[in-house]
Amino acid sequence: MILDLDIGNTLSKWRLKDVTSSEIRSRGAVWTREEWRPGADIPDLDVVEAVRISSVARAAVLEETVALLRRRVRHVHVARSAPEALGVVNGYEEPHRLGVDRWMGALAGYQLAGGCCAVDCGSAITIDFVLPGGTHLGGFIMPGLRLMKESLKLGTRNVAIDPDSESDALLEPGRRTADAVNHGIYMAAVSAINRIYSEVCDQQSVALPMLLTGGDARVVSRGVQVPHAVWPDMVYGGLEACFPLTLAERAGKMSGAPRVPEPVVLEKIRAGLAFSMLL
Ligand SMILES: Nc1ncnc2c1ncn2[C@@H]1O[C@H](COP(=O)(O)OP(=O)(O)OP(=O)(O)O)[C@@H](O)[C@H]1O
Ligand SMILES: CC(C)(CO)[C@@H](O)C(=O)NCCC(=O)O
Ligand SMILES: [K+]
Repeated sequence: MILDLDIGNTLSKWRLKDVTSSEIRSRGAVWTREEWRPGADIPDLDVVEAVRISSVARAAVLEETVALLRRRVRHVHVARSAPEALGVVNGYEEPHRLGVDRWMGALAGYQLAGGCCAVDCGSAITIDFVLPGGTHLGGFIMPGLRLMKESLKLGTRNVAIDPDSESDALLEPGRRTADAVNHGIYMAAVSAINRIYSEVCDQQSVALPMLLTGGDARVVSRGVQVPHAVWPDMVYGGLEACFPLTLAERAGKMSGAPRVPEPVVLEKIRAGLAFSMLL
């Protein structure tokens, strides 16, 4: 088995992938704790022959995790942001400072779709752009839905956005605190994503396919007007592309990759942008 680990600020996500069949056998998540340790809530390491890790937690968390895994597993691959990989040139002035989860998402998106807009809705919401040809432009970082809500300190922390609510309902003014907050932060997130996408496509004169991942991807997806696909395993896709271990991976296949969404034509994106600026 291959153990893939995506250590985020809030949650450490894992999945077990069968080396022979390339099938995903199990998955789970544990809190990213100060002292994260494989324990009862993560898979049995005896069946694991290789680990691939993307981590944006504190360096000490990664070091401890790697030290511990190396004692039990023969191959431990740790992803790092690099100036260039798999045809993508990192847009950061200091490439190693780009969050490796963003780098994995950008690489996966590029491998799947060529140029892309990769959006990760986690503790933070990040929006990264890669042009056809592989130039990564850099991106945008904003607080995620949960952080925005917590920062208001209005006691609505545990009143979640109903993931089944119609996005139209979320556009209505809230008539109690929880709704006002939920509708407010939801609008902040989706309108920023819509606008940023249009601005950058306009600047670069290219309509890019958008890919969405992260814990809040499904609910955010409902409000994003730009044609897009949700790809829960996008960060893992970057790990597969960087460290291909199975036959399917060596052939360039990434598990759970969606169909590439067809972007609307640039003229429409520009018309939408011009209209929103008139308002
Ligand atoms: N069980 C859960 N625990 C915490 N957050 C959850 C849970 N289920 C869904 N979420 C949502 O997922 C978001 C966290 O997403 P994700 O797991 O992608 O975060 P993360 O990877 O730790 O964040 P980041 O990559 O920005 O560090 C939160 O904003 C929250 O709204
Ligand atoms: C922005 C987050 C927290 C998103 O998970 C992560 O990618 C990170 O810590 N990045 C480092 C800063 C940067 O990407 O510019
Ligand atoms: K993430």
